[in-house]
Amino acid sequence: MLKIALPNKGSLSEDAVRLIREAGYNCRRYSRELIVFDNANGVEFVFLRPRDIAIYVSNGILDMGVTGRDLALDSGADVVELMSLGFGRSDFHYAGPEESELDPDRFAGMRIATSYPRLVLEDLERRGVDADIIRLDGAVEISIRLGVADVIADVVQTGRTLKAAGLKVLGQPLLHSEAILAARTRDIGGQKTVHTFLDRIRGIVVAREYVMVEYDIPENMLEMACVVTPGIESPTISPLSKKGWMAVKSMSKKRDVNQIMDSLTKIGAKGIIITDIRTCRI
Ligand SMILES: Nc1ncnc2c1ncn2[C@@H]1O[C@H](COP(=O)(O)OP(=O)(O)OP(=O)(O)O)[C@@H](O)[C@H]1O
Ligand SMILES: O=P(O)(O)OC[C@H]1O[C@H](OP(=O)(O)OP(=O)(O)O)[C@H](O)[C@@H]1O
Ligand SMILES: [Mg+2]
Repeated sequence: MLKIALPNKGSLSEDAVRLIREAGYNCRRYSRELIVFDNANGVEFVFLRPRDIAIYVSNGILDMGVTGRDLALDSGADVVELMSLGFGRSDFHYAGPEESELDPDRFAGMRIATSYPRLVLEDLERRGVDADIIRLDGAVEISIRLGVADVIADVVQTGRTLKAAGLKVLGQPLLHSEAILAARTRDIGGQKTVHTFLDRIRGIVVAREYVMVEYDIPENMLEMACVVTPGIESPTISPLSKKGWMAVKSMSKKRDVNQIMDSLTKIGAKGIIITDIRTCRI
């Protein structure tokens, strides 16, 4: 059986379970079960602390796991990123009091509180800065006000927690993080269940980035329309019963969809319809 680790709690947990379910696997947990078997698909899901997942995967105890890029790097475990999963996006930043003019290159001798000591140590080594790292489990933002640290290094998403604590980011992000699918090596074997799992997950992750764009266009504008919506391979084109008009169907990046609609409208497209894609194989 394929053994897959999923976060048992925290920011990544709900989205990870949603992804796996959308991919057609049964990982429903009743109460606080740590292991859930999906016998029909030959997969065993093991629910672990997200911070520990890369360690189990690197030891070969589990085949793959969903964790955060930041957590995997901080664990020091030897794993590779098979896929980024598009949720749990955050930046890892140094931060200090709003009024401070501190620069990470001049942190020497300071106390830096963080839940990610290895990430910070590696960054300080790169900068050639010798500082004290204070390892805390969470609520790191409060540590400066409580007098435990001079600066912090923590996950920043909206920046609301920093602002509420009267802090601001210092310097550039150390890391852009998101949820990833981690494995011991890129070549994780020829088992059919592995390939099916990867294809299904990729199908959902890619589908979430795209929309289906459909519209009608005068025949003489078709060439221009195909430049606006080139699709993945090429757009599907079919004639309308109304003479001189064509229908076009094409996958497009979700983030571009409003610009695409503006451009299509400008060249005379009618009946533009955008729909979500649930899953795909491309
Ligand atoms: N507010 C956030 N937005 C997006 N991702 C986040 C956020 N906070 C943490 N993460 C990401 O979640 C992962 C950390 O998960 P973990 O469960 O250890 O901590 P947590 O989400 O802070 O949960 P808890 O604090 O309840 O233990 C990391 O990959 C981190 O980048
Ligand atoms: O930029 P924001 O949108 O405010 O999000 C970032 C905050 O979210 C996480 O904290 P969490 O709520 O998990 O608490 P914790 O510090 O105890 O881990 C993270 O550790 C930051 O503190
Ligand atoms: Mg947290």
